Amino acid sequence: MTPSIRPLVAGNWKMNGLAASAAEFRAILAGYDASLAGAIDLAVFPPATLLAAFATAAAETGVIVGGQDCHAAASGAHTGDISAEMLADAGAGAVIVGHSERRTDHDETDADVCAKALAARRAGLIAVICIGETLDERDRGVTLDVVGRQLTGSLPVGATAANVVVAYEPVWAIGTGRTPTAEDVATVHAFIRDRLVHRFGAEGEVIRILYGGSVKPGNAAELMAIPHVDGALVGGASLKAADFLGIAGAYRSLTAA
Ligand SMILES: O=C[C@H](O)COP(=O)(O)O
Repeated sequence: MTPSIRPLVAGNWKMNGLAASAAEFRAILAGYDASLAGAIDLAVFPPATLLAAFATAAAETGVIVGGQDCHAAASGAHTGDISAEMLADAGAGAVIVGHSERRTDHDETDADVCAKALAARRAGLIAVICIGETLDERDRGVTLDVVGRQLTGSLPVGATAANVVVAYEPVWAIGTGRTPTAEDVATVHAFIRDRLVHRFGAEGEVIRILYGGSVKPGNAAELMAIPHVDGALVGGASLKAADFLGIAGAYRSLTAA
């Protein structure tokens, strides 16, 4: 973690969740209120079908509800897409852009991701911008090249800690139960911090850098202890309130230490 940065633990529900999942979300809200509010920030990114209901439930709790993607345009003939303005109108405070599943499934480029991050800013949303290398890229020893290229291409000019969060997610660690070593995470996060400071100056010192990829209650404390790991982007473990709150609790404990 970075001592001066308030951690953010974010749950990406991906294409999971029905109306009945509201009970699980309410348990997350109750857990945050009981022991986490004031120490860390918490965000949940449900599927678009649940966004408005979750945002209503989260009103006044401090928990951020966000979208999982947005179109770069504010409106128009783009069947099936959702604009950042629509997300904000539904109560979102943030949006994930450039998740590796979007980059792979929808051929999104760094330029696409950058345009979406700008759209998020236009709509007053925090953009959680995802970057990370594939297993092949890792094995070829080009992780930092890939991450550096994605950072340059995906982050918009004028990024600040208020409008951008970077999420480093090694693609091979997502949903696999595998995580990089603490040394590997430290190397990549330090590299990202250097690049952020080089490009954005003092603001780059305080832009949050999350780690994502098989974060669980059992490994959260070790990950959080790594310099420049300012929180987590959690997939599978965010679907269960107990697991998600367990991860957030590990971050809260370190903050209190
Ligand atoms: O957005 C979240 C990540 O893709 C991590 O997913 P995971 O925690 O299921 O590995």
